[in-house]
Amino acid sequence: MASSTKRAQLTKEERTCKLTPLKEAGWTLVEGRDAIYKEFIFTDFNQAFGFMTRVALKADKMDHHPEWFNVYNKVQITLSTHDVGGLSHDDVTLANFIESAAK
Ligand SMILES: C[C@H](O)[C@H](O)[C@H]1CNC2=NC(N)=NC(=O)C2=N1
Repeated sequence: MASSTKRAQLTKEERTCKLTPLKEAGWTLVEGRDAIYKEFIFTDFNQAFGFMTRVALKADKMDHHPEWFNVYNKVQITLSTHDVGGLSHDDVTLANFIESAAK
């Protein structure tokens, strides 16, 4: 079933091929849970909030929402799939979108 595949936890092989490019882009594995994290710094709040708005619209379309924290020009993002208790394809898709939205 497509929906259960989508929410399935990443396999070992998928972790290697899907997470490696994200780690190279600055994402790190969170200690103590199956999640990824990255901090983004923008020039000011306007840039940071514009970025957050683009991510929010995509996240809601995907029904897959980030855990995030913003102060002024800083946005800290943690991604994990609560429904499966760990990383899924949705986290990879959203992380890749976030990378393009931050540019
Ligand atoms: C009911 C709703 O579809 C689910 O709770 C969605 C909403 N957004 C979500 N976001 C994230 N990050 N993980 C989820 O498992 C998740 N599930």
